[in-house]
Amino acid sequence: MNFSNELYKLLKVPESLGLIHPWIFQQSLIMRFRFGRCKIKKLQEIVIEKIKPEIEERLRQERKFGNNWKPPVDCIQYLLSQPGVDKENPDYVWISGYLLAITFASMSTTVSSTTNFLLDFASRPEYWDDLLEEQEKFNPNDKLTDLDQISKMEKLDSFLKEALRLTGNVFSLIHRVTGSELKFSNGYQLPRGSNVGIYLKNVHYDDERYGPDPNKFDGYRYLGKESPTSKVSRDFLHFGMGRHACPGRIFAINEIKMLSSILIKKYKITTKSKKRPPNFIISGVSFPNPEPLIFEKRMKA
Ligand code: HEM
Repeated sequence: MNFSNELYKLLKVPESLGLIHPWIFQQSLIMRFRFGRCKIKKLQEIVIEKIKPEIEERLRQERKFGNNWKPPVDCIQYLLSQPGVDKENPDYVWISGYLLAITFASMSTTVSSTTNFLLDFASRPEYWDDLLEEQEKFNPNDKLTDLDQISKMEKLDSFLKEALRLTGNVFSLIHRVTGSELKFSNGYQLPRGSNVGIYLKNVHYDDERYGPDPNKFDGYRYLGKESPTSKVSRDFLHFGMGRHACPGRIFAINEIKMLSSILIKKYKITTKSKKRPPNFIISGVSFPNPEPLIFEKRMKA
């Protein structure tokens, strides 16, 4: 999380600079990374210090046992098996950078999605009894080892998807998509090599898709519609779409549902203000409001 926090600090460059020229915005970000007071390099050094002995040991084992060595199945091993990796002299900066990027992609997203879910749940008492009843049915002893049980929590899933729809990023999914110059029917042009992002609000708050009142929170919007949170579609881009859609989403959703189910059963959860505090938007990225959540232990009946 320290890494994610540091990365988000870098984003605090005024977007208006991009209106003067995208290059100025890009350079301001790079300058902060290179010369600003940012701890990312320090964190990367810590990661290298931790992984170096582990990698050295693995390479030693590989040299000693050859094909008889059974390597662990994990991200470090995946990176070591990439073509071009120099096993005599591994590039620790590259490996640690990759691991940090995966950590960033998987942890900060899951934490903020869970917080958004909890803030929505805590401020909407009209759903409490019904969702608690569902958790008691499918999670009777808090031992959620069966993924089938989790997939049966359809109300929880629908509520989670609605929370993510209304609190996700405003602008995201930036890809360099234009292999050649692109001309739209309305005359707009994109030069070759442009970075293109999607204004997600146009999708997630679209009244043709979510009308007549797309801003309204409807926790059971997706119930019975065969539209689970894990399903990527043109209507729901929280996990992206297409070739680069998030490969970790099913894991993340199960994780969020597991945790939420246990918390809903154990605690009465409220926000301090009893309202849904709004998220903060910085450079198009949505951050949950830091207002405290209050957990009161439920008395056993
Ligand atoms: C609620 C949690 C998560 C959210 C909201 C989320 C969201 C996203 C989004 C929006 C993308 C970009 C898709 C695109 O560029 O079109 C993405 C990509 C990715 N995510 Fe996640 N993610 C989550 C959890 C995870 C987890 C737990 C992992 C790994 C265990 C993970 C691994 C990745 C990877 C490796 C990519 C890059 C895929 C590619 O470029 O082909 N994510 N994620």
